[in-house]
Amino acid sequence: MSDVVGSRSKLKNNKLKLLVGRAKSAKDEAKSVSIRKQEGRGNVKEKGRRYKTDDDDPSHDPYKRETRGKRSSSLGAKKFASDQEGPRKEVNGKSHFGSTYSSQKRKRSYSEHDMDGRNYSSDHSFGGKNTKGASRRVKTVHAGKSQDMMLPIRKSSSLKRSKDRKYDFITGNVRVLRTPRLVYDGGNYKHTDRVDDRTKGAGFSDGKARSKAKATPENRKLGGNDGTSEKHAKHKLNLIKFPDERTDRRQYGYPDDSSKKKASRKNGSDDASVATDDLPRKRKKVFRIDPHDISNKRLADGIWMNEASTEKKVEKSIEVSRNAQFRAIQPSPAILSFVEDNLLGRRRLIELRRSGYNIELSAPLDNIPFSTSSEREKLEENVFKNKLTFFAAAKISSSFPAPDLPEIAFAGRSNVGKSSLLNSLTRQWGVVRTSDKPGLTQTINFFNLASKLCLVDLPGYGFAYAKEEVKDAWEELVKEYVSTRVSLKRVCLLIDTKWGMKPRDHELIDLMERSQTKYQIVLTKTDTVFPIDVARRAMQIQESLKTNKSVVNPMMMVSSKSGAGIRSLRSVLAKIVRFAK
Ligand SMILES: Nc1nc2c(ncn2[C@@H]2O[C@H](COP(=O)(O)OP(=O)(O)OP(=O)(O)O)[C@@H](O)[C@H]2O)c(=O)[nH]1
Ligand SMILES: [Mg+2]
Repeated sequence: MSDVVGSRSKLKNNKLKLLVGRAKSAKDEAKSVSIRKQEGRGNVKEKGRRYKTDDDDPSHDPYKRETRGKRSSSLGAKKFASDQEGPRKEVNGKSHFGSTYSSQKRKRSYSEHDMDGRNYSSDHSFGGKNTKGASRRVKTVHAGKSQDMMLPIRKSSSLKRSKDRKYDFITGNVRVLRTPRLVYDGGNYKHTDRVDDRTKGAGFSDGKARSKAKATPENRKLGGNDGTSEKHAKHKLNLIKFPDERTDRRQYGYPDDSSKKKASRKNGSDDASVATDDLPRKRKKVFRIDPHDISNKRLADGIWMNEASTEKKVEKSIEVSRNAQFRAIQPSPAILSFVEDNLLGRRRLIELRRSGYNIELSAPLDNIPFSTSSEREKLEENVFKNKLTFFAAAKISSSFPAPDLPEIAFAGRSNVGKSSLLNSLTRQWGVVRTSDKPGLTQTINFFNLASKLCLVDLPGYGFAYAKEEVKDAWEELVKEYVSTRVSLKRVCLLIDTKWGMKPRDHELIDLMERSQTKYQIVLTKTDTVFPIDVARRAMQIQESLKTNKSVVNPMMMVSSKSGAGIRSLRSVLAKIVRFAK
């Protein structure tokens, strides 16, 4: 570290000599030529200030500089670069431009070869007008030894460029973090074999030339050389080590670097920033794109999208057709009048109040303001005024209680409202546990009603928050109970008015048909749909069960929440008790 700092300070103290000479434009070139013409006549005074230092003696150092160009900060040393700015200096001496900032006491020297290899001032040597490939001579002192080296410089001295180089102050070498260029070759990108003067000639740590330059006719023309690129590379390397032998980039047949770069950018290739030392070269991933495809979509995505969208469309069309079919149902006048009489369907509370119901009570429509029932019916319904008591639960058929009482079972899908209906029938809220989570009732629960009737709450089937094997066990138990229980007088098969019948419902119906178990359809949650839809659902189910023999009519429609249709259901079930005696 101290070596590095020491080196830097020494560089500041005029120990660094840059070989920078550039003709940025034709104007510069012309000026250079005019200067060369006057070489024999002595000094040429240029417009602008002259800066002179104690080192500004051509005899002292043959390299002078011309400071018209932009900054060059290839080494990342801004101070060095700043020296290159300023007005043109007086040209003195035979073949030199000479100027330095006396204030900074720093000396730079510029020199160049002409196309014939002659040495003349101003560094047109590397690239001529294009100075991106130019080099500069740097004199450093390291470990007491003076060492000169050729460093590449650029026209643009941006930091971006300087990032590509790393100057090792200890070894005196320059590492260029730049990879060989990728060239598109009939579908594939390949690394070119070109010699990058900045990488080859800049003194790598291993000191070896890495690749060979191709001697193109253009190169030969430019360089006026025999075109053996290996030789050039070696020569370049030697220039770094032995800086007295200065050279011209074009002289050795290297094509213009910047123009190559521009061309490669146009072709779409890009440089990968890999140190060219010992690291393996990375290959860029190449995506082949159909030039005629302007959709900007990947093929796989398109297929996936298409499949998904078609599936969705089919599902949607089926759903639409189902809904359309449902809307097309024309309920019979009998069903419509039943719905209206029992205030089934979604109703406004204000409407219920106007009808004489107390909406402050739970299930207000079961709170009869004036009874239209006959005395006999009232007595029969009274059975549901008795206390409901739980007396048995069965997970397996062997746990069933003795079939002493007539039984009415409530079956249906999970969450359809079975347990709630038991509560609303007896108006004893909370005796049977309910939940908005499907699958709460997991055993067959037996409830006694005044030792006259047994109400049975069955576990639901279909979707439930339970393991599949557990649900399968419930279903088997229900099927067994429904098909074999001798005391079972009626199964109330509950169907959600909103969703209608599902395949599992049909399965149970088929079973009951086979076992000749009497069942009655009860539409639940009628308060969730419009009255007309209640009637449509009733009509739809009635139609589908037209040919069934064990089904008991009429179909019941209830709402445990509003209490609508509960009284009618009570009347129907009370008759079972009566006839069972
Ligand atoms: N809106 C409305 N909700 C109801 C009605 N009946 C029941 N519910 C609600 O439906 C949900 C399920 O009721 P449950 O009586 O537990 O249904 P279940 O059929 O016994 O369900 P499982 O025991 O899981 O098979 C509860 O949140 C009830 O509040 C009704 O008539 N209308
Ligand atoms: Mg339940």
